[in-house]
Amino acid sequence: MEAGGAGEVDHLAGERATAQFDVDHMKVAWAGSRHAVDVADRMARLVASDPVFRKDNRTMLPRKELFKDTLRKAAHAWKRIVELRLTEEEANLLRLYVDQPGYVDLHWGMFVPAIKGQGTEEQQKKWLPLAYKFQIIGCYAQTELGHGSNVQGLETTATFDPKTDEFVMHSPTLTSSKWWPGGLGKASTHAVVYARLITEGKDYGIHGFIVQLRSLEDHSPLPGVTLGDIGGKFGSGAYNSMDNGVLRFDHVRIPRDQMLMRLSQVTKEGKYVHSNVPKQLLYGTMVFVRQTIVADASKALSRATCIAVRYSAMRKQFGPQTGGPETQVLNYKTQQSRLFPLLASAYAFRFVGEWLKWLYTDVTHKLEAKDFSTLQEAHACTAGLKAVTTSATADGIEECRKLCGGHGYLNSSGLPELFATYVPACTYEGDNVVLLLQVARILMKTVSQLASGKQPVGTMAYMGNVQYLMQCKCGVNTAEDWLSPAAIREVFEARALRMAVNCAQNINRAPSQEEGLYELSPDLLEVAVAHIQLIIVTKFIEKVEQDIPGEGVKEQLRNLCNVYALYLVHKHLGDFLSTGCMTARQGALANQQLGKLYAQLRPNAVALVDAFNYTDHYLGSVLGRYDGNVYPALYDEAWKDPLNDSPVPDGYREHLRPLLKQQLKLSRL
Ligand SMILES: CC(C)(COP(=O)(O)OP(=O)(O)OC[C@H]1O[C@@H](n2cnc3c(N)ncnc32)[C@H](O)[C@@H]1OP(=O)(O)O)[C@@H](O)C(=O)NCCC(=O)NCCSC(=O)CCCCCCCCCCCCCCC(=O)O
Ligand SMILES: Cc1cc2nc3c(=O)[nH]c(=O)nc-3n(C[C@H](O)[C@H](O)[C@H](O)COP(=O)(O)OP(=O)(O)OC[C@H]3O[C@@H](n4cnc5c(N)ncnc54)[C@H](O)[C@@H]3O)c2cc1C
Repeated sequence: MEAGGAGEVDHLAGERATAQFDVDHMKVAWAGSRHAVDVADRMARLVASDPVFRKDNRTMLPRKELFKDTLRKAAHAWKRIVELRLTEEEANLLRLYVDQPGYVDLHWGMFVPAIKGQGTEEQQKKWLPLAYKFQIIGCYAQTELGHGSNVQGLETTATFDPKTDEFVMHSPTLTSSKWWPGGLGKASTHAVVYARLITEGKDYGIHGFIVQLRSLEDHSPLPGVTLGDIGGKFGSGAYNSMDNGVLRFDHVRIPRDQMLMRLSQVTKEGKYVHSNVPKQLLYGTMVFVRQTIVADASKALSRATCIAVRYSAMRKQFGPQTGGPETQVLNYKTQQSRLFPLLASAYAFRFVGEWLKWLYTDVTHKLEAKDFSTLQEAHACTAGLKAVTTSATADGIEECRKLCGGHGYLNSSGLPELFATYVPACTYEGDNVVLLLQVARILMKTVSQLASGKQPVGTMAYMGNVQYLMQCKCGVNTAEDWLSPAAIREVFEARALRMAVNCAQNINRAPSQEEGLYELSPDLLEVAVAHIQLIIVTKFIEKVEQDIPGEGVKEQLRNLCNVYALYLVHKHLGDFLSTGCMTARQGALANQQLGKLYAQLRPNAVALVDAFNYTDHYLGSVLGRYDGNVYPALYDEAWKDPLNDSPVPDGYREHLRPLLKQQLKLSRL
């Protein structure tokens, strides 16, 4: 836990003393409210103090033991949730701090939302209470061996049989085997299965069905159902706690009322009826989950930066030529220029995640009132932000590992496992490239409609300012001018719009729209990234413009916001220059200002990661310890490795001894 207990020494106390802001209030700004800080704190401590939730040995467990440990933790967490009568908010946080991927993530994260979003009221009344009490365990079975990104290409069939009023679920080919769903392999009793609906001889495309997979008596697969785990995954510990699974159906029958019928129905006679709603609502669960993944990006990146900042503050290498104490590696400008943009990104993703949650809630209310006008905006924002934040977070965690030097490569640093667990977020819930291409297509459509005078709305409203943004010139003359939110916003808007318009013009020159989209897809990706970065920067600026209590808190957030924006200017300078949004000199001034901002951030760095309020248990890193007492912890940790159980290793007699004896004989010749 945190420092301050009897006998504990805070090795980072000096760092904490230089903070120029009220850390307690920053915790509130980060968490969203005082209430959110208090609940999170209580749940984190509850988990950290419970021996069942220990995870320091996780990377050393063989897969079967790791999976059993996951089952044990999930069951224990549920027991605590029931015993303590935790609220939904508390229960979610408790699960977060248990920090071990498992079937419960998919049960609560996808199975329940799929039924809520696509089930009729009657279906919700039947299935949700069972799911809420864990009388059934569910997963989300969409992806197949042959198709994941292309949802319309799925092959599993659900053929309606009016004679028995049932659907027949079938996997006609090997490639139609469901492949990847988390929780499917060993834990789930039920799944929401996506399959092609066939009735009256006609294929109506992909629909969702609730299917029981395992017996509720003895957990064995039901007749006609083949089930298993798909095998070990990247990294030790990490994602191997999850039973990602394979599923095949051999003509398995389910009652008609297990088709999720909110959006479309099949009557007893086999007639297909589609409600008067956009068919994309079928993708609603994915939109919901993408939104939660953006919020999770800030959690993962803040963990990694917390570890790297604290360790960099205690780690010393080299010293001044004149002698004297060695330098904290955090004082090296190179360390700051690699680490501080990641710290700023963690805050940026936190606030854009908060905004995205608001947008999702707003869109949901509109959909309930049969207003579908914001569906495209919700799709573009969730898909694009999911792609940009997860890619940056995965890269950022790996950078933090390198920032911790050799010790970052040890499992006990927590960073290898964090990376291995996090990196599939770039793939699941939509491959990031596929999602960015979705955003780019919407941007191209918006550009093509500008000529007709159609005003873009929401996050694309800036595109309506086309006359100005296509020719404006950045007014920055000094490094300080880059501190103006208006100047930053304008160059990001101009860059995004000009890239989109250039790309649209190039597509129009192609023999066909389809060919143009295909040939220019690498450029389209960059167009989408520029647009999404604009959203993140804008939402950060808007956050800083709000009333934020606490001494110095607003100033620090403004600093972080400027770091995030100017770092992007520096990183993507090619875009800004080639679109003529700014000059090379202005680019150099941005970089100069960035250096100054890093210097201002330096004395606050440790306090800024303290504001995440993570326990040592949740961080799971000897390098990121709150007290900074890293070396004894690293030393102790090494001795816990099973390889150190005996001074002479297993295998010595068979493989080392004969070798050494042979060398001895040879040397005596
Ligand atoms: C969008 C697609 C790529 C393509 O869709 P289509 O084939 O329909 O074609 P179009 O591109 O032409 O689109 C038509 C039309 O629809 C619009 N559209 C598309 N999508 C949406 C949408 N979502 N909402 C609204 N509108 C949409 C599009 O703009 C077009 O409009 P116009 O006609 O006007 O132009 C689609 O195929 C697709 O989405 N593919 C991606 C597939 C995917 O995402 N699969 C996810 C599978 S589930 C999964 O991966 C689970 C991951 C688990 C995440 C859990 C997180 C919580 C817990 C975290 C920790 C534990 C993690 C555990 C994970 C585990 O192990 O499982
Ligand atoms: C850890 C993990 C957990 C998962 N959990 C679940 C789950 O619970 N339920 C579930 O249903 N699924 C799950 N999945 C599956 C996941 O949703 C898919 O893997 C994901 O949607 C990507 O699809 P794919 O594997 O078919 O990749 P592919 O589409 O085969 O991607 C391969 C490559 O092709 C590229 N590519 C594909 N299409 C295009 C295109 N149109 N244009 C340009 N490039 C393209 C991609 O960018 C990528 O580089 C999980 C996956 C993982 C890794």
